[in-house]
Amino acid sequence: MLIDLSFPNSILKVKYNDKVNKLVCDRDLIIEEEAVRMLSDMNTLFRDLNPDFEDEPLYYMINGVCYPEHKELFDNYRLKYEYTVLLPKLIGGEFLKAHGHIHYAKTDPDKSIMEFMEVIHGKGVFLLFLPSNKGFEVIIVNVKPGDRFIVPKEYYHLTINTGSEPFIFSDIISNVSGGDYSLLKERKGAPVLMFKDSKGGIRLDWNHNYLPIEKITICDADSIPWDQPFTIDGPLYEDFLSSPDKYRILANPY
Ligand SMILES: O=P(O)(O)OC[C@H]1O[C@H](O)[C@H](O)[C@@H](O)[C@@H]1O
Repeated sequence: MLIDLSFPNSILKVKYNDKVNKLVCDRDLIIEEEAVRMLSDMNTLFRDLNPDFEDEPLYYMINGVCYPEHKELFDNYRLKYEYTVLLPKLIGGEFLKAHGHIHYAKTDPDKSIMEFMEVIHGKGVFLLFLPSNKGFEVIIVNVKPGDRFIVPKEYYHLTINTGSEPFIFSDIISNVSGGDYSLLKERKGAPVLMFKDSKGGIRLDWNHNYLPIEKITICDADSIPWDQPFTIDGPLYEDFLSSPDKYRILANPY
């Protein structure tokens, strides 16, 4: 199937071929990095996975995407545009998810980075969490295509595909952003695990490696409970092209 990754007013016209898991574009397109996360990269994060599982791809990361004529602008702002494609699968009954991480700045590890997210296709959630004074606080954002928001530096974050099609999102992030995966590795995932229940719905299980979980908030992108340095209405790639200065805040570790 060819999935259109463009919005009606997009300049960037790109499709995703989910048979070969590759971007398709009818003109020259820069792609700086393509990576795939395999089940064997994160099998310990799926609680009920059969120990003698067969390895398989979980999601694809396509980073540094732009038309050649926009490369200089992205480089001048020290930013990059990326796609992430999570396949529609259950792993040990759990909805397929990204590993999850928290950012740090490679140029200044004591500081961190925010990331601008844009949901493009499919059904899924962003799961964010952070330590609180009595344990951990969890925020589950139910998202739909066209939702756009910033993930602040304080939050560990990951995405989960709860649908039957690839869950695809884009982001703009600093070129010097690094990901710290250690807490999720040590504690075998996020504080909340998301399973498909017997009626085809979603069941949330606590990850006992995090207890106590002080608070859990479930919301949609229009009611996220953290401050946004700025918001946008149109496609992310094009908004950056038309007003790049407001994106400086994403390039500067804070
Ligand atoms: O880095 P992971 O935890 O495996 O997550 C996979 C992807 O989702 C993150 O939120 C970022 O948007 C992507 O740059 C990243 O590659």
